Amino acid sequence: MPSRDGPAVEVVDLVKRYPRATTNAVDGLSFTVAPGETFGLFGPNGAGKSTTIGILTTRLRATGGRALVGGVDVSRDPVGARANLAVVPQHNNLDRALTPRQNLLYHAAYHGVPRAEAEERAKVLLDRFGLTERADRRIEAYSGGMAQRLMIARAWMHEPEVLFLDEPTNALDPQTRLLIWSRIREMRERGVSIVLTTHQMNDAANLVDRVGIVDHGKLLTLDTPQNLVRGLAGQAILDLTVTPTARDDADEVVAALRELDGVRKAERRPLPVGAAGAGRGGAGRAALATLGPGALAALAARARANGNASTATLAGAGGGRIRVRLHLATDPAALLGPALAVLTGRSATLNDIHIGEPSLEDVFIELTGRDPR
Ligand SMILES: Nc1ncnc2c1ncn2[C@@H]1O[C@H](COP(=O)(O)OP(=O)(O)OP(=O)(O)O)[C@@H](O)[C@H]1O
Repeated sequence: MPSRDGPAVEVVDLVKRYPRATTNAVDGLSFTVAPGETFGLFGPNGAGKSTTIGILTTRLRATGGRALVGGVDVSRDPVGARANLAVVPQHNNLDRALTPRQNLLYHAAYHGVPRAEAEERAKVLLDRFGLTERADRRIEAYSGGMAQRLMIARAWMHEPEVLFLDEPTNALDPQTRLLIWSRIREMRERGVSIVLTTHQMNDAANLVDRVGIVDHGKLLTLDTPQNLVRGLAGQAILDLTVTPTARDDADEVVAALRELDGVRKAERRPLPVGAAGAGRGGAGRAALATLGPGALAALAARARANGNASTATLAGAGGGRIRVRLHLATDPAALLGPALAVLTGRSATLNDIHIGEPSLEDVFIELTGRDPR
C-alpha cells in the first residue's frame, strides 16, 4: 500500500440533496478512516450510505462539505481520487460484452497496470474467487453470487489504497457470503483501507475496526464494535425460551419477568430457527453460553429448595413457546434463580436459557428503532 500521511478517507460536513428532494439524503456527515482501517457504515434503508459512497467514489457530486480519498478531494480532482480507490457497487455493473477475464484486464488497463502484470493478477484473482473455470465464458451465464465475486476481484486489480464495498454480501447464499468475508479479511490484512456498508452487521462485527451508524443522513454514533456494545445500557442478556400454560398470557409472563430486580428491559423475541427441539440453543452470535437440560434441572432443584415447590417443568414441552429477552443491569447468573422462581410460580415450562451479550445489531436497533423504513 502507498505510504502517505493523513487519513485514507476524510469526510467533513458532507451534504447531498437530490434534485426536487425536500430533505438532505446526506446531512452534515463527518468521519475519517485511518490508513489500513476497516470502517463499517451502517444504517437502515434510505439512511444515506450509498449516497455517501457515491460521492466518495465520484459517481455523485456533493451539495456541500468536503470528501477526500487518499488525500485527494473528490470534487476538485475526481480522476486523481479514482486512482486511489476501487468500488464494488450495490448493483452489477460488469461489462456484459466482455468475458470475466476481459472485465478484469479492461479495468487494469484503465488504471495503467502493465499488461503482463495484469494478466498474472487476473489469473490469481480468478482462482482466489473460484472463477477460473468460467473465466472465458460470457457473463450472462453468471449467477448473482458469481457476479459479486467478479466485481470484488475486479476492484482488486489495480490494488487501490481504499476499497469501497456497498453491501458486498447482499442476497448471497451462505457459502458465497463466507468466501467474500474471508477475501475481504485478506485484503484488510494486506493493509488496504476499507469502507463497507452492510445489513449483515453481526457478520461484519469481527471484521470492522470502527462503525459509524447513520440515519436520515446524520451520524448517530461512531466507535469500535466493542465500545458500542459495551455502551448499551444493560450489559448482559438473558434469553429464556418459555412455554406458558394454556391459561396463562404470554405478555403477562414477560411483564412478571420485567419486574425482577436487575432487569432493565424485557421483550419478546422471535423464536430461533430449530427452537421446536427441546433444549435447543440458538440466540445467534450474541450467545456466550447455553445451559443444557442438566444445568436447568439443577436450577429447578435450587428453586424448589428455596420454597418454590410448584410445577415448573424443564424442556420438552410442545407448542406455545415464546422467547423472552431480559436486558440486565446485573450479573445474569444472579437472575437465573429469581427468573426460574417466577416461571415456577406460573407453572410455566422453561425450555432453554441463553446467557449472552448484546450484539452490534442490538446497538443498531436501540439507536435506529424497530420500525422498517
Ligand atoms: N437518485 C436519487 N434521486 C432522489 N433521491 C434519491 C436518489 N437516490 C437515493 N435517494 C434518496 O436518498 C436517501 C438516501 O438513499 P441511499 O440510497 O443513500 O440510502 P442507503 O442508506 O444506501 O439505503 P439502502 O440500505 O436501502 O441501500 C433516500 O431517502 C433515498 O430515497
